[in-house]
Amino acid sequence: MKGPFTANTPGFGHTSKIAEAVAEGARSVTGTDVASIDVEAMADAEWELLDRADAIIFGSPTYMGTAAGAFHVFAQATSKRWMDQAWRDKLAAGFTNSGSMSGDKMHTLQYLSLFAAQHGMLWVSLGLLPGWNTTTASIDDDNRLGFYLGAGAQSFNDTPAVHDADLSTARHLGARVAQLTHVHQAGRFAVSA
Ligand SMILES: Cc1cc2nc3c(=O)[nH]c(=O)nc-3n(C[C@H](O)[C@H](O)[C@H](O)COP(=O)(O)O)c2cc1C
Repeated sequence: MKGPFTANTPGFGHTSKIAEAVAEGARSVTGTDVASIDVEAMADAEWELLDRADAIIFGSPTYMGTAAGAFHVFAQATSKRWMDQAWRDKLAAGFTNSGSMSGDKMHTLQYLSLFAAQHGMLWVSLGLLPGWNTTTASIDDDNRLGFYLGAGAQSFNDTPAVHDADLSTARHLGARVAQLTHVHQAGRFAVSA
C-alpha cells in the first residue's frame, strides 16, 4: 500500500517496495497467482480479488505507532465481510516498515494479526530466527530486527532506499505464505474429497 501523505508528511514509498518484495517471494512458489492491492484504491474488482484469495498478506507503514490511517479506513470498510465471516479460514500474514529500529512497529504487526483474527483468518508467523543478535552476526542478516509475528522493516526517514535484508525478509514471508497456502488448500481438498 501507499501511505496517505500530505505535503507536510512526504513518504518515500518504502512500504510499497517491501510489498513488491513480498509479492516477488509469493510468485516464486510455483502455481501461485499474486495480486498487489492498494487499500487507497479499492473498487469492486479489488474487493472481489480479496474475496477470492486463498491468502491475504496485509502491510502498512507504521504511523504514530499503528497502521496508517488509510489501512484503518480499509479495515473498517471490511465490517460487512467480518459480520459474514467471509474471509474465515483464509491464511493471513503481515509486514510493516518504520523510520526507527523499533518505532513501536510491533504494535502495527499486533494490530494486523488482530484484524486477521477478527476475520477468522489463520495467521502465518514470519518463521525466521532473529538475525543480528550476536557479536558475530550482521546487520545484513534476514530478520535483522528480530520479529516473529511478521516482517518488520526499518527505512531511514531521509532516503528512498530500503535495506536489502528487509527486502530479503519480505521475500521470505511471501514465499512462506504461498507454500503454506498450497499445503492448506491441499488439506482442505483431501478432507472434502
Ligand atoms: C505521520 C507519520 C507518523 C510516523 N510514525 C512513526 C512511528 O510511530 N514510528 C516510526 O518509527 N516511524 C514513524 N514514521 C516514519 C515512517 O514510518 C517512515 O518514514 C516509513 O519509512 C514510511 O514508509 P513509507 O515510505 O512507505 O510511507 C512516521 C511518519 C509519518 C509521516
